[in-house]
Amino acid sequence: MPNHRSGFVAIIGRPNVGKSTFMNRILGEKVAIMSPKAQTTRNKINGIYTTDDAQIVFVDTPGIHKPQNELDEYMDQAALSTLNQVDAVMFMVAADEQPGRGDKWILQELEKVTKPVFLLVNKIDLVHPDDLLPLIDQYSRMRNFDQIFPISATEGNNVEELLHSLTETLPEGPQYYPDDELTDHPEYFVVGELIREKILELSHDEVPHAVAVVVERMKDYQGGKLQIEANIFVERDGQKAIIIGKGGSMLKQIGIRARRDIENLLGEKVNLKLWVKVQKNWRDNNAYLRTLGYNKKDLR
Ligand SMILES: Nc1nc2c(ncn2[C@@H]2O[C@H](COP(=O)(O)OP(=O)(O)OP(=O)(O)O)[C@@H](O)[C@H]2O)c(=O)[nH]1
Repeated sequence: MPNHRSGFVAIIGRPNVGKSTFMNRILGEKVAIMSPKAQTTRNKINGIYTTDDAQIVFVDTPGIHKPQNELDEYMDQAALSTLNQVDAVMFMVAADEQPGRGDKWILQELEKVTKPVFLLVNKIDLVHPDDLLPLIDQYSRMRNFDQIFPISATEGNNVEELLHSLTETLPEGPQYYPDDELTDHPEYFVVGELIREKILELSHDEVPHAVAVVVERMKDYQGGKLQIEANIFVERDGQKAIIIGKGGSMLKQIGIRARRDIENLLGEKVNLKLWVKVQKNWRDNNAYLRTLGYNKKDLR
């Protein structure tokens, strides 16, 4: 069996090129629009595409627009740093439009990106093939794209092939989010963040910010309490020992504090179960997750 792959992918492009339509197509009924109330980072998860052997987490990159003022410029810095921390960038353009100033500006920003950048030429159903090649040619001269896919988000042309290639470019990694429950529970992400926050608070920086929390289950009730199960991923046995603490004391404290916040967030009683797992080198495999911790303050 091939190894499981996973990663974070940014979709960028001018307004109206079809980014939302594309997301809806690949997520099908599993549209997982994430709009957590207490979002702790500015990186929004747009949707999560999960198969048996891969998981692609699509993220929004805020501030990809021309800076109008100092604050915008700051946001653009943040967006740009996000672009370098995802595993791949999808730059979407529309087949029925010529490259404009907006595209050029985005491409200029993309020059600093070292991760694979795909060109997605969307809406090919609107143009004659004879017109498509010259357009692709124009874009290819503007950047050496890792891959180019002419697609139609509404008709579905070439979308499967794109997902296949995209999966192959992603690093090996675990499934970060549960298969299908995400749609009904946008809180998964926030709950994970709350747990992570308590770990960092209580471990006094003995555990790197790269600790990842994955909420596995959050739907069953026992004795009127919502049962939440989450995995805490660390890289080394030593970190695991710190988080668990003497006789489990640290993990217990993390659980108590996190539960309090989660109950406030969800407005109901919760039973929280936590496991600590060692996953060697996952940080190297996924720079984006790392920034959920590292750059949180910078991005706020
Ligand atoms: N013919 C055709 N129309 C498309 C295709 N993809 C998107 N559209 C249409 O293009 C318009 C814009 O699509 P959106 O998905 O809203 O574009 P967007 O990039 O998400 O736009 P913003 O949210 O403004 O950034 C809609 O009317 C879509 O129906 C396509 O492949 N073919």
